[in-house]
Amino acid sequence: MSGRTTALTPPADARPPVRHPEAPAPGEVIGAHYDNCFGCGGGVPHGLHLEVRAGEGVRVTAEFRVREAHQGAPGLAHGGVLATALDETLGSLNWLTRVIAVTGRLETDYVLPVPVDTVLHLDAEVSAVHGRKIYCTATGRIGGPEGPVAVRADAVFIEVKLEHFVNNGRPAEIKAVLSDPDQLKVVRAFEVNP
Ligand SMILES: CCCCCCCCCCCC(=O)SCCNC(=O)CCNC(=O)[C@H](O)C(C)(C)COP(=O)(O)OP(=O)(O)OC[C@H]1O[C@@H](n2cnc3c(N)ncnc32)[C@H](O)[C@@H]1OP(=O)(O)O
Repeated sequence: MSGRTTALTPPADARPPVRHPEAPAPGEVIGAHYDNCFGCGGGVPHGLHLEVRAGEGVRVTAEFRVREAHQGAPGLAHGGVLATALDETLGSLNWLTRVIAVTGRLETDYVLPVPVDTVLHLDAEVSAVHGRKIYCTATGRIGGPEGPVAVRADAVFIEVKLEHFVNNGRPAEIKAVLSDPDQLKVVRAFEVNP
């Protein structure tokens, strides 16, 4: 038995992911999608401040330095924070497909404890797409991109329209985003490249 649930296994007729022709070039830093995002935003003092780079194909890499604010056990990263790092890295794959998708299911394996000050080297890729479902995986390694795996995740993201955020987000933040030219650039990247 593989240990993976059916919901995380692409069906037989799933197709390979397609990299959008205007995806950021391999090596290019993918900026924060929202300044107040706990995963990538620069405006959240105790956030993860994840820096994500586009990779080849439909793949991204990211680095996350575990800080004191991220502890669970003394001197060790909180498991929920590590899941957030995996989730955010997986969410950044949106920028390579130019499809907006949100986490539907995220299954995380914790393999090694991760001490404060560790730089976690994350790597995520889309494995398959079936309708609105995007199947993807991520790993976080300690010490370097080839270091030992500390955490890994399998996930299904579900494609949504921009209305998902407009209709469900708190009105004050939605209004602020829609009146911010930098944020609108992010939104338009998806609107003009459906
Ligand atoms: C401007 C840029 C900003 C871009 C901003 C990007 C931010 C990224 C941030 C990091 C990522 C996050 O944390 S995102 C935040 C955390 N996630 C969320 O808040 C999502 C909350 N959940 C929802 O809103 C909803 O449940 C959805 C949208 C996921 C699905 O609802 P729906 O749209 O009604 O879809 P539904 O018809 O039920 O299902 C469609 C298909 O998906 C499958 N499906 C649905 N849910 C699941 C699931 N949990 N696990 C597996 N599969 C699922 C169904 O079986 C179906 O397959 P079939 O029958 O077609 O085969």
